[in-house]
Amino acid sequence: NAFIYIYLVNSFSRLTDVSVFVGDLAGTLHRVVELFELLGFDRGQQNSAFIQENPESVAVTSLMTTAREECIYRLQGVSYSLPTDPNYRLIEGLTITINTGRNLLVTGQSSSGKTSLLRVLAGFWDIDSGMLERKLASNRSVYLPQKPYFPCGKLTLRQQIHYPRRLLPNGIIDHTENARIADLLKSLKLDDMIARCGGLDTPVEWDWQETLTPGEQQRLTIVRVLYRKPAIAILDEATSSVSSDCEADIYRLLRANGITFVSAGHRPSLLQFHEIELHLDGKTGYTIKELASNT
Ligand SMILES: Nc1ncnc2c1ncn2[C@@H]1O[C@H](COP(=O)(O)OP(=O)(O)OP(=O)(O)O)[C@@H](O)[C@H]1O
Repeated sequence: NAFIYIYLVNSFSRLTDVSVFVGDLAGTLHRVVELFELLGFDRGQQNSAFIQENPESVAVTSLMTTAREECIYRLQGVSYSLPTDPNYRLIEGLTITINTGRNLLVTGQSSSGKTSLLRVLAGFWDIDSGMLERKLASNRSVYLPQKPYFPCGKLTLRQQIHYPRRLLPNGIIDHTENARIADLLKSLKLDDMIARCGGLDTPVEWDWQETLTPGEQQRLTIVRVLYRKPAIAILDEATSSVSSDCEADIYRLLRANGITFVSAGHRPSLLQFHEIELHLDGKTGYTIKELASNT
């Protein structure tokens, strides 16, 4: 009997060890999937509709553009369908220009296609017809999905903030960034995170996704964006779980850091933080409205 118990204890220990490896593997797998999505997008460019990535070009012809604004996205007569069902048309003939500092809010009923549009802008989904021009390199945009993702596998707070960029466990750490990270966490009332995580560089034992509240997760993903400072942030209901005060802080910080944003959401309070509203009617149609932004 003693032998069986020892054998069982040994087997359970091995199972625990394996679970850590599986956690690591999940994080890596997620990155591989993102790579495939990107490659799939590049393949799609060669057929179907005309998608142009032109990071160098800053030529702007939109009437709404001022001297300081640069065009980030230009869509002309864009139509697209569900990737899984070409007969399920989501948008028909969408024409819109997104310039720096002219932040766009995508609204519409549930299932009207808000998330789908953000996926098209991010380059995850192809278009069927029309022209979609991206005038910035893909590494200058950040996409925050509806449900924040935190890779598991004993990662440190610094690694989570750097995600999806990879910081190797034994890689060189830039400690000159510590103060900046601490400031960003403080600006979103997450300063206690450093103590909770045992510092910026201590591998964390607990599961981020299960331990942090939805609001904490959303604020931490915004810290990622502010840390990375992309030209544009694509935010899919990225503030749905935070208070209205915190939501205002988030949009103020994005603006202060010169990050243009395209958001999708339901809350009427979002209108005040954006310059343009694109309303999807859920039947492939849309309306565009200039908003009186007071931020
Ligand atoms: N990956 C997918 N595969 C198949 N169908 C999808 C996929 N993603 C979205 N859809 C379908 O496309 C339609 C539009 O979905 P989408 O998520 O874009 O709407 P939404 O306006 O963002 O909705 P919500 O406000 O509820 O998040 C829905 O009918 C949805 O079921």
